[in-house]
Amino acid sequence: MKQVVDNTLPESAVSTRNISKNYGDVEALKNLSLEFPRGQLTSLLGPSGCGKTTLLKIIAGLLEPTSGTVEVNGQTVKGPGPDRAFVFQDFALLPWATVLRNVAFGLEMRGVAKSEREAIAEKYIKEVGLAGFEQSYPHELSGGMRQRVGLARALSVDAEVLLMDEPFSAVDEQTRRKFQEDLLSLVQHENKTFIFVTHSIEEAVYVSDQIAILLPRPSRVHEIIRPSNFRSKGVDNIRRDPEYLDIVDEIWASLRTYVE
Ligand SMILES: Nc1ncnc2c1ncn2[C@@H]1O[C@H](COP(=O)(O)OP(=O)(O)OP(=O)(O)O)[C@@H](O)[C@H]1O
Repeated sequence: MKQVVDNTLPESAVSTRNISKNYGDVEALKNLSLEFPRGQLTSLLGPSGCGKTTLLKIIAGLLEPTSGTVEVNGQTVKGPGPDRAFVFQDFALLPWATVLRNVAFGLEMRGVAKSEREAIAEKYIKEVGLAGFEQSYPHELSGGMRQRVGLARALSVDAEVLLMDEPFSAVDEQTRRKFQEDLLSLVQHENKTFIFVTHSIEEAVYVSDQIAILLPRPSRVHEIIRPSNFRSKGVDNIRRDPEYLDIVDEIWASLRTYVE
């Protein structure tokens, strides 16, 4: 495994230590150790079936590892907790509830008073670009807008760690690009730790401070890449930056043999 040691890295918000996960005879993850720097976005990238979703669910506390531990701020994870919010692939929105109620739902579950939770929800509805749709219902929104409702819900509960499982996979290319830009700005302004699963090499390189390349059967960390130069050059310049293009090529070279 190639790993660049960087002494300027922030401390880890999340650490996975020697995580293994078996489903019966299937060894989905084997001795997987990773550090997720605080306030940064780490992507988990790898071929289908390499255990990305499994790892995310273990970090969320929704799934128990067969062995190994997850620590969030030095505390061992024993189940789901308020420090982590999961943004699901298909957002579980309440079809009978307005955008406002949907976004406030996580806070409602935590017993936060109505006026307080609605004020918080309104702030994040604006932040994800849905101002004006507070009283709309999910069926009145496009797929992309529904994704934003799910994101606003996750942001509202103010979890320190946001876990995102292919959040942009179901939207069209233009919407996806807009989301990616918005995500970069969220990472910059929210000071949260994002753990992001994607199939897309370009997407991972575009949005990530750190990319963990996983290889399958059983899944292990092949390489950790930390793009350094193009992040500060502005969203419009990233895709033509030589470092961006080199990293995309390098990752494809690692993954191409695993694509059936
Ligand atoms: N509940 C389960 N029971 C049995 N096997 C499972 C279960 N969930 C996942 N697996 C297997 O574990 C491996 C890892 O699955 P996982 O969904 O974590 O991979 P992934 O990288 O997220 O895949 P994809 O990119 O296709 O979403 C796969 O071989 C999968 O078939």
